[in-house]
Amino acid sequence: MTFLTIQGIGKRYGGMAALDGIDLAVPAGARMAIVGRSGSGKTTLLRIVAGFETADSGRVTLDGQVLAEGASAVPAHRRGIGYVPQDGALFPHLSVADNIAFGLERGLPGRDARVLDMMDMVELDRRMLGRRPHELSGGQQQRVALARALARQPRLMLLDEPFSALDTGLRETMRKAVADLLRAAGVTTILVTHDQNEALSFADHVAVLRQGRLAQAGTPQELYHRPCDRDTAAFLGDAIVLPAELGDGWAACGLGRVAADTGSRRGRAEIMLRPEQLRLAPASPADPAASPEAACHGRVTAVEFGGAVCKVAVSLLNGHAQDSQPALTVHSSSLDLPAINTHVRITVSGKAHVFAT
Ligand SMILES: Nc1ncnc2c1ncn2[C@@H]1O[C@H](COP(=O)(O)OP(=O)(O)OP(=O)(O)O)[C@@H](O)[C@H]1O
Repeated sequence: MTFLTIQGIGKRYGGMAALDGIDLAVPAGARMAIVGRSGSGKTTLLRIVAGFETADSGRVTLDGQVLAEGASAVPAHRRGIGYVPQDGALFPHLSVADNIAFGLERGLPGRDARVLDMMDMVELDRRMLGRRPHELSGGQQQRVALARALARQPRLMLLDEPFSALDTGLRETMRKAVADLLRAAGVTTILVTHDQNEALSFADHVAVLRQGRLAQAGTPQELYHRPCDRDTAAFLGDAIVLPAELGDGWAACGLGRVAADTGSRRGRAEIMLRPEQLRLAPASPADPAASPEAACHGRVTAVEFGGAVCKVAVSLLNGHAQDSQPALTVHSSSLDLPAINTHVRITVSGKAHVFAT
């Protein structure tokens, strides 16, 4: 069931369209990530839903209640929406405890206990209760802001890059803790991020904004494996995009003939593979040419050590290579990284995705 509906939202600043005809449906209990490059309109959309910004056109409906349409709008504080902005926006003159309790009625039974629960949830040391925001690190301030929004038990939670000031380990722990907590509480959530890994791991729905327009929306799997175009593919991770000639269930490309989701399309098209679909094995230049079925030979031109996942650039050697084809990037474990100039055989697993246009 759709909980939040965004219909035809448009917003201009001067002559520039920050948002242009955005339609989005967020199911009840979903965790949606809105991703896009800097300036694509993510924060503006979140602020319109929260009620801090007025759209020029369109409608926002939450749980059947129209929150904004034309000039009429439910004020932000009456929307039952939690909002954690990029900078946390804590009240500087209030202690951590008072920041978290802000918005909870004075005299509410269990108010102090709720503050402590929230501190534990965001893994803040209870000894920080009396501190002011300027006595906290950026990451600690963000956690207080998160605790403050959660304490009010919102029906919709809007998170604008809430994990950006945290270091990698804490970021993952917090992301998982917040996702678990929101799931358990059944709170529908929208997370704005420009970190594709965060979007793909946190969310069950992802929407990609580009220059104020919705480029694509779907599950993380759909967007990662079946992006609508090259830009979306590249935004959600490394992508190998090759020109190809399509047949029935296959594509002839620089890597030979690979299985592909061709549907009824035939002829020339662009296909995409994710680097983890390619495998490298040592080979000798004297080996017979690879079969045209998804295998070919190449030479390693660069190796980038990256810890768990390393990147290996390979230039194709067999007759399939296109002149304009840059080196392919393949993911490899750090345990069997090939050396530069090594001759390798490349095999493809899974199907290539065919771009619609
Ligand atoms: N109050 C404002 N006045 C004028 N222009 C604005 C205002 N707020 C946002 N914009 C412009 O609208 C566009 C979208 O901004 P927005 O902050 O929504 O992008 P974003 O995707 O959240 O970017 P980032 O990832 O950098 O935070 C940008 O070009 C921005 O400069």
